[in-house]
Amino acid sequence: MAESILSLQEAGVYQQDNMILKGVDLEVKKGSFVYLIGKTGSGKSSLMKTLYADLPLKEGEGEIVGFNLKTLKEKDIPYLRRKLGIVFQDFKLLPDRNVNNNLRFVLKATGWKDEAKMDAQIEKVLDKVGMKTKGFKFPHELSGGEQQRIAIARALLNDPELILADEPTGNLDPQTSVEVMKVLQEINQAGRTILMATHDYALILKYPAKTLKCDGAKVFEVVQKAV
Ligand SMILES: Nc1ncnc2c1ncn2[C@@H]1O[C@H](COP(=O)(O)OP(=O)(O)OP(=O)(O)O)[C@@H](O)[C@H]1O
Repeated sequence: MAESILSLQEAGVYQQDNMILKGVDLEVKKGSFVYLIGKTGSGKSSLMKTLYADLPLKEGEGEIVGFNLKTLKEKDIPYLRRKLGIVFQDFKLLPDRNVNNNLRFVLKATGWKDEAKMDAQIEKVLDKVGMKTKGFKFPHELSGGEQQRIAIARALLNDPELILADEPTGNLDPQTSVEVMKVLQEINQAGRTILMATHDYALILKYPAKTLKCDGAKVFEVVQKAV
């Protein structure tokens, strides 16, 4: 049986003192692709934030890529984040520098020093998302789908074991969403684990996978109906 890469037991998710989700039990196995669905405001982003330690785990137990979320210290957060690839709905590329320098900025911030190794890694991740020729473009010169591919490339820079994608297709049209989804599927098939929050039921039907739902302050697995 595959090893677990993420597990929560009886976890509480809080925004300040407000309880958003309670009694969360979930497990994500290494190499799997898992969706997180739920209405606006149901707590998907808050759960994701708890997983990358933007919100503290105040209640219950949690382990992610070998880190204990309950006992995690502030100083350990950068090390946890290096083992995660995080992708957001709004890309979050730095507008004042080109793609190569967006990626170089992250490498430097995470301790890379050798210029040749950085160049090679940048080329490798851009190639993975089909954007090898776009390194000299500035974010505003790229379409939304292209910007999201770059954001995915950025998430791959430190060879993360687990990718947390929070509505990565939320700002994209249906066709571009499918293209970005294909990139995520390829990354998953190459062995990385992906947890993706989404509103996009068309994508779930097209690419079925284990699906967790946030509803009524709880998280539970839903069984997809065959169509
Ligand atoms: N920074 C914050 N401070 C206080 N409350 C917050 C904060 N961010 C979100 N919330 C509250 O937490 C609840 C869950 O929000 P969250 O963003 O996790 O939902 P979501 O399922 O990701 O929604 P969406 O699909 O719209 O992104 C909402 O009631 C929201 O008002």
